[in-house]
Amino acid sequence: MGPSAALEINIRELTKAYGPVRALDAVDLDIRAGEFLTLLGPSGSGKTTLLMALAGFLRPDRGSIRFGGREVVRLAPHRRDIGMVFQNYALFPHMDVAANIAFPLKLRRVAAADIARRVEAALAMVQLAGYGPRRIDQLSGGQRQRVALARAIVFEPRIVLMDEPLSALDKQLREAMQIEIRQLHEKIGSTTVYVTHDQREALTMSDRVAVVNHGRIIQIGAPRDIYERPNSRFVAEFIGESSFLPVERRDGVWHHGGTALTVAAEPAGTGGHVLMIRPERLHLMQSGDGAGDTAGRSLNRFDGTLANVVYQGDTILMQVRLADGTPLHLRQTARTFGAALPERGATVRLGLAPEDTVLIAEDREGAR
Ligand SMILES: Nc1ncnc2c1ncn2[C@@H]1O[C@H](COP(=O)(O)OP(=O)(O)OP(=O)(O)O)[C@@H](O)[C@H]1O
Repeated sequence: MGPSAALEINIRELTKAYGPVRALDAVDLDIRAGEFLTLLGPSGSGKTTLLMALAGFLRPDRGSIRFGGREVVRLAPHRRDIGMVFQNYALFPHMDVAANIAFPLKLRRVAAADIARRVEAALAMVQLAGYGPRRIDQLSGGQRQRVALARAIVFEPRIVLMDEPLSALDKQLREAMQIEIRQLHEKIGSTTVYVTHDQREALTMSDRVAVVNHGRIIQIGAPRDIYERPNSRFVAEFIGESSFLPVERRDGVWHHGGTALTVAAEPAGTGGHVLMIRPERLHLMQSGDGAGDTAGRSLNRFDGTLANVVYQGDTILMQVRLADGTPLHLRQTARTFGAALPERGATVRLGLAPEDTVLIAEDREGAR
């Protein structure tokens, strides 16, 4: 299937309440044809509810869902032609691998000769060529998940929904499967909606990420936008590590305490702001350093004391306490330091480039 066959999804004012809980709170969302979109959010934020509404297993209280312009909100699940993969595999244990994958084709009354050919092609696509006669209980977790994927895509659905399909797998397999699913998506080109609460998984796999909380979409954007330009403290805290410094604007200049800051861009809106700092963006400056970094840029500087140094293999995490007591995290690749790590209690100076300053509204949007 080429991307041209994929369908756009348009969601308007989708609402579902369970008593006082708004699982979906008037959600508007447009998913492009052929896009890999991930719904990311904490437990109970409404991700599964939204996916179930797309699949047709859940009738919303109100709102509209269109697939390629066609209203489907009242359409039964089997008439939506969606491929689905859920976390607990739900393969048929009494059938072999080939029969599991053939199942959606039989439902659609595909001719037997075609079924055999398409099952083989789907198996090859998920790197399980030759596994057709195996029983499900003779497969590893990762292989079962691949069978579930093959079954979801064998009938060339124009929309694929996946709900935490990798959560039962160990870390290594999960990371390998993330790349595989992404590559499979590029081959088959269907519009894919993926649910996870794992932020790294979302950043790894997606064209765009929709951050969900309390039944609402807090921010939607490419992984890099979401990580580097979070629109709220909630998103900044949920994705990646960050420290927050209190700041105030005096005489047209942002300050942290007595220190004037050079910022790359003024934040939108008024009200209280904080300076968000990603730990890997901070430079540990040496005592002989001037005001700039190696590229000669002038850096914002912060002085403090090392409260803790944690060796974590690939990186070293340093917990710094600024003079006013504000904690700040700094992360550097371990090889930066050679044999000697900086010692706890040492006085340190940290540098932050203006383009790495992100001012975000203090209001805890979505965190209510
Ligand atoms: N059948 C139900 N009856 C009552 N409340 C429900 C029901 N299904 C979901 N909820 C509530 O709706 C909200 C959203 O649930 P949902 O399962 O969509 O969250 P989620 O983001 O998928 O969470 P998780 O990551 O834990 O799976 C939660 O507060 C949940 O308790």
